[in-house]
Amino acid sequence: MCAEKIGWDSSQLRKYDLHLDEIPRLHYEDPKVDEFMQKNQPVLITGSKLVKPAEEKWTLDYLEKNLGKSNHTVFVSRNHKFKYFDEKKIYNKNNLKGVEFTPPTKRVDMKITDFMKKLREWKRGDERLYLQQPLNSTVGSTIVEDYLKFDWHFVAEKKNKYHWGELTSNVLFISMEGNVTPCHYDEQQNLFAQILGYKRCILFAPDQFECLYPHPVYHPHDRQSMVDFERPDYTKYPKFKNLKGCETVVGPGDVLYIPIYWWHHVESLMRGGPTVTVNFWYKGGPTNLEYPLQDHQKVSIMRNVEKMLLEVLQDPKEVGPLLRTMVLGRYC
Ligand SMILES: CC[C@@H](CC(=O)C(=O)O)C(=O)O
Ligand SMILES: [Zn+2]
Repeated sequence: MCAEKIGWDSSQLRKYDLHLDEIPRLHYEDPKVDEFMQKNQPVLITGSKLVKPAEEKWTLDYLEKNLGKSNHTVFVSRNHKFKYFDEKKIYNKNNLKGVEFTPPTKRVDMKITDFMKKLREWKRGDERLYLQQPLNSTVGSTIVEDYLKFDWHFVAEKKNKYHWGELTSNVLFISMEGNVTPCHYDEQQNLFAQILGYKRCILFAPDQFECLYPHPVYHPHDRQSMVDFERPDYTKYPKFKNLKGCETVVGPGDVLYIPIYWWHHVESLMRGGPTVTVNFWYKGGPTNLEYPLQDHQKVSIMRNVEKMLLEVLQDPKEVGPLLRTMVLGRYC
């Protein structure tokens, strides 16, 4: 990646033992953008006006002044990682035995003024913060005005062309430099619009499932990889060494298409200052079953098998033995 003209350098990237190709960077008017999106493949789209009003105005001061007086969702971590967890699965009364879980981060409600103060006063060793707030009625009218001036024609054209479902949310992310969102997948199509600062996005196709060892579906870390990219345990996760992926660094005005079920690891560049992103999450839309099935459809099938087995077996410890009995010597 040639970086000199875009204000960052490779010393700001965390080091991993990964084989990564470059995600194609194409101007939004280039017809090849659609060739990638049609095939559910990632592409970095440059030059669009999707979030132009935000790109022009959303400095940290502007956001502090205009994000509104309500509380916003902020995650707090003792280190630079913000591994997502599903609170509902921790307290799931569906008598799932033995789910021992200590959340790696805390979710707190915080006023934007308190958040920004902590950001300004942060020093090495302090807890890190990551604001992750859906753009909804809690934000101030000025931000709403900017939001309404996003290029909704651009996203509507993509939604309709690829038969996506409804827009479920736009989440505003305000990250400290160096924060990492570890590798996970979402069950939504995602247009990831960068507004301030630079983020490295490392993506892996759904067929890399067996190299990324996701937590079981019942686990609060469902959809998240169990592998620590910084210290991979190759004994526990031997196929991690075969992992193949692609990456890009998104900067202000860039829009990264993260296809549904594609794994992604996201990091705000070290020493790059705070970053601001807005994503556009869309439901996947109708699935026409053509054979052979696509890899992301197989992931969805595996998820449903896990859910069904947990429903009937109740005890997560019984799922593995039953699957082994069913498969070993018979299907492999
Ligand atoms: C959840 C935070 C992450 C973005 C992401 O995972 C997504 O938009 O799906 C990031 O930017 O750190
Ligand atoms: Zn995600």
